[in-house]
Amino acid sequence: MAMKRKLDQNDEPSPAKNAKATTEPKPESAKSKSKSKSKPVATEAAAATEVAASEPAPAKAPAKAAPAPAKPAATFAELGLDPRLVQAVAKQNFEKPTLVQRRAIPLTLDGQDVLCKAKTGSGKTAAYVLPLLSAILKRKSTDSTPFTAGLILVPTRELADQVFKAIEMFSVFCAKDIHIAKLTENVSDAVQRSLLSNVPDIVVATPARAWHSVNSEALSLSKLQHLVLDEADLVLSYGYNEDMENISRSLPKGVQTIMMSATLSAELDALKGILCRNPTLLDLKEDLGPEDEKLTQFYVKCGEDDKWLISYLIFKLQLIKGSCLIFVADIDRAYRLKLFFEQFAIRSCILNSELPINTRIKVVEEFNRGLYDIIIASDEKSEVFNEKVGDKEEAEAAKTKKGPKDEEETAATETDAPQPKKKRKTIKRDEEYGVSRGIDFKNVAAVINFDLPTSSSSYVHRIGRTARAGRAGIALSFVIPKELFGKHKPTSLKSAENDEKVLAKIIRQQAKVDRKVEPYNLSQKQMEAFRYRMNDALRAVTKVAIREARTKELRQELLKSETLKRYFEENPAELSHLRHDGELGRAARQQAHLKHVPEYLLPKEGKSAIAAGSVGFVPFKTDNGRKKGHKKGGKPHGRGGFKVNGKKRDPLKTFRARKK
Ligand SMILES: Nc1ncnc2c1ncn2[C@@H]1O[C@H](COP(=O)(O)OP(=O)(O)OP(=O)(O)O)[C@@H](O)[C@H]1O
Repeated sequence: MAMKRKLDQNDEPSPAKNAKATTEPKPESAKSKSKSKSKPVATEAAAATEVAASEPAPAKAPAKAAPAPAKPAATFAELGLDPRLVQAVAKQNFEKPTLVQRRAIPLTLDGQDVLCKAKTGSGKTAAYVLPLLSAILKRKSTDSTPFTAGLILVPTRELADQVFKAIEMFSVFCAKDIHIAKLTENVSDAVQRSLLSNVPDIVVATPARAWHSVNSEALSLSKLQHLVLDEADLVLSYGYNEDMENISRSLPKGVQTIMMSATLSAELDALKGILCRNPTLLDLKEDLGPEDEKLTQFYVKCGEDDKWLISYLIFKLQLIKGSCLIFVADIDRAYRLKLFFEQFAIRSCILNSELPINTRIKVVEEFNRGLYDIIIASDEKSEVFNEKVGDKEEAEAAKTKKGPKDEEETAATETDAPQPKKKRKTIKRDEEYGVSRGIDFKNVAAVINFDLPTSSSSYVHRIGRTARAGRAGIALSFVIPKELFGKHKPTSLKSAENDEKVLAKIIRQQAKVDRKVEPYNLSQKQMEAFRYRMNDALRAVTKVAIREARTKELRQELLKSETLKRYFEENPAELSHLRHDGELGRAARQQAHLKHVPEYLLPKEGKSAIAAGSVGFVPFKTDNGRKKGHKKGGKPHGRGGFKVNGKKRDPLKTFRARKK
């Protein structure tokens, strides 16, 4: 990317910086440079390491590493935030600031440019939203001139929605003083203009939407004070170049820039000098002992068809308990897995770029409310991202995988009929879709890489959907050994040819942060008894069935999101029934006998004999500390049922499902 906007040291300091210098107490970081060995928060047991980037920022100002504060703030109140924000944080039951919040908030309040790398789920959103709000509130207390002071750029619409909600949440006690706008919908210029006409203090947008608004003069950045790039490496990479270039040219001098990500790439190093003045680098590593590590990572080396067998066993025998997020390589594969699961009465729902944005957001919300247990997500965004920024080897692997012909071939069984190709092309994918980046799935017990991603950074973001905010979680990845690649044509996936190389990278990268990725041993012998059932189910899920399921769901969702939107807003339970009712099941041949596991198939020692290790059980707790599916002092009621009109309902077992 060749962005032209360069700031030199003569740039005026941002207003936030001025304000800081005059009225706020000096942040802890500035008071002392000596390192403390104290561990302020027991759960975090955190120690920060600051690493200066190899490249200096342009124009004489070298990038600087942030000194570790001698006495880090232990509470939100000590961070110097507006009291109304501290109150809002307390309302969220955030007891203490996380490491990234303790380190980034004082720097941001001080008006500094910050480049921050902190692990997934560590609370980066609050780390930039809170000081941003605080600075705006402070300025508005003396100067009420309306202008857009903050622009938050995110790579996907899902993330924009999430950040927007986070700002609403944190500004709950100062809502009348803070106006926010989210620019992600494909709305007409007129609607957009009216959205921006009351001059929001903060705009959350994808780069494309932000530039569109600036270009059409609906949004003015002439007085902008703070620019935030969440998932900065992605925002500054593929697909956004032109928009970012244009936006950077529209920025006034002295804008404070905050960049956040769990993975900072070489691109970011190069670009930080263009958007930042003299950035402070925060490379934060939660220094946990092995006993504190809440994420357990496993891989299974297996044949191509074994993935399906093991997944069937894991979910049918509930070897992993709690909510799961399954990542697959593409949309067809997601529907294939869903239909395969339906053969065994295992309910799941789908997330992909074809679904309308409202549906996607709703799926995440419902999952977070515990309405269902399994999401199958096609991680298209990160795959494309890898093509652009990954190393050559990875890029090639991803490209090979993307070939439409291969996609066709791998998604079909030998019994499939020829397919009309026209329809496929008419389905529009959302370029601004993404689930592995930044989305705050709550209480995910396990992330399963059904298809291994093609890069280690994509792996980091995917597994980062579990073990968030100090919770426990497991990540399980299927890896196809080279010698088994291409041996089961119907389920073969091109990118899997490089699985072992990618795994080696992942293991190396995780070792750098003191994490292990260990083999997950399954008893091959015990699994064999289930193989014929797996094959039966796989055969039923033909290419025709996949295609039908895909278009059917799309049609349904479009119908819901447009005509019936208001009705379903008033009757959310009905929507959930419709969506997760196994309606796709009609697409594939149904085989009633597969829905149950006969006793004789199970090993004498019980289902635990299949999973050799102790990985099988992931205790899963809800926010209030109770195990999911357990009433307080009562009996468990299965898969997380919920109450509708006083009656317990399981969204995954509705009248339609029972009819089968
Ligand atoms: N101080 C805190 N105390 C308790 N929970 C917190 C705190 N800060 C953030 N959280 C919660 O932690 C979760 C993860 O936060 P957030 O989404 O900001 O992480 P992130 O670092 O941006 O992750 P990612 O890299 O995946 O984008 C959220 O559910 C958030 O509400």
